[in-house]
Amino acid sequence: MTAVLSLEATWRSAETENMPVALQPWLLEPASLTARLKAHSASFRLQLLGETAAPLPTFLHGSLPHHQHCIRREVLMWCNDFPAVYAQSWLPASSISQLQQLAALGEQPLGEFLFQFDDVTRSPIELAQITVAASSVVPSGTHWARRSVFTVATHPLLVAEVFLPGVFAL
Ligand SMILES: C=C(O[C@@H]1C=C(C(=O)O)C=C[C@H]1O)C(=O)O
Repeated sequence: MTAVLSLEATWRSAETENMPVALQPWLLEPASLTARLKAHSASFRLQLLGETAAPLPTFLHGSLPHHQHCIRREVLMWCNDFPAVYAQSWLPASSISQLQQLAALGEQPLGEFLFQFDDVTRSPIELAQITVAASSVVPSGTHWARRSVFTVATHPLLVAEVFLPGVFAL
């Protein structure tokens, strides 16, 4: 099964990007994005699109070196019944074997799991623009996205998030 979206794009350090002002607090949020989305909406729903064993794509080898065997988790976060964020996470098999709850998140947000650890660290945020075709389950158009690698103790995982038009209404 292929991913709902390919996030192969030109990723750049967040400092050098000229992002839309309205999106800055979303793209640069250092704490839980799930918590921020919930705080800004009357209703929040996480839709699990898929959790599939998949080899790490070549363009991500630099972000998660030596972690080719992964689970790809894809979710759509709905705020006030509009899709606000699509997230695609790459969970290395070795991280799952150490953090077993990662394999059983289902519709529980990954952010709620990650931010409960005192020893979670995060790499600098990178940004890109992603074009989504009309046939996708995600609203079509060109959307801003961010990605970073979280590390819990010594176990890394990569989270990428695409900000959809619904986020501008929050
Ligand atoms: C990393 C976070 O987790 C969010 C929840 C996700 C999920 O459940 O798969 C994925 C990415 C994030 O948008 C966060 O809340 O900051």
